[in-house]
Amino acid sequence: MWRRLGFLSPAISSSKRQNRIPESLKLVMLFATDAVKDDITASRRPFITFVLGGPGSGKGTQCARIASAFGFAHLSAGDLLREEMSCDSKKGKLIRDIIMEGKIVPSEITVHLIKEAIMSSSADRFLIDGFPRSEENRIAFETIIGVEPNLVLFFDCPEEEMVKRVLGRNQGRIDDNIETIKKRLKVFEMLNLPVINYYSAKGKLYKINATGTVDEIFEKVRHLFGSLRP
Ligand SMILES: Nc1ncnc2c1ncn2[C@@H]1O[C@H](COP(=O)(O)OP(=O)(O)OP(=O)(O)O)[C@@H](O)[C@H]1O
Ligand SMILES: O=c1ccn([C@@H]2O[C@H](COP(=O)(O)O)[C@@H](O)[C@H]2O)c(=O)[nH]1
Ligand SMILES: [Mg+2]
Repeated sequence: MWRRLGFLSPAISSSKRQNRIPESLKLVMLFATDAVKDDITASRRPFITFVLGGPGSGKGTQCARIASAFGFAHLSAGDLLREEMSCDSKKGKLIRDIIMEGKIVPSEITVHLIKEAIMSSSADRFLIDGFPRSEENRIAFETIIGVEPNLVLFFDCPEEEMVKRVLGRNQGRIDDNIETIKKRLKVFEMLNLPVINYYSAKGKLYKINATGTVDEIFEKVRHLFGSLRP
């Protein structure tokens, strides 16, 4: 029924390089003391699902369905960054430039936004859509927030289909153009597949074939969430 993902084809041989933590992030992690982690975990231990997949694989579409059917709060890392990007600030401009290039925003920025969103919500279960994008993101989340995901979903979709979907999305996103899509696909393979492999090895990954209609895919997702304990 649910195929646990075996090791994916050797993602990228240089993935080890991506584990290097920048000095600025090391400092943030150093100060991620238990007191800070307790912000989130002292009074509750939310159920966290990371939702991964390439650009246009249908993460956002399926998250909206899961959220309404199973009472999850849906936090899209991309949406949080786009909201921050719209601020006329140095940080906003930095995020805009990175998104335009299809690259990954520094972990401390994204983890901070996710942390704020979790803390300001009263939900006890979260879908974190489109994060972590890299091993560095993953390590930063686990260190700063102090929890690991309970479950990781991976929407597996052929590149050709993803490109078709993104180009047809028509939501005015600055990165929905063929040049940026090509870069996002490369970044997905280079940096995101190692994260997927990591959670697969930990037995937390559920791979879903993301071809077919939205309803067909949601049937598979519904089956998984329906089998989880509340
Ligand atoms: N199963 C599907 N079949 C056809 N179109 C789909 C399907 N699922 C989603 N779409 C459409 O494809 C586009 C991309 O979907 P969505 O925004 O959910 O992807 P995403 O994984 O969140 O992408 P991104 O990483 O770029 O945010 C949207 O226009 C959506 O309506
Ligand atoms: O954790 C994240 C999530 C997103 N980004 C940047 O945003 C764009 C768009 O993200 P979507 O999930 O497709 O909405 C992505 O290409 C990255 O540039 C990020 O840096 N970190
Ligand atoms: Mg999305």
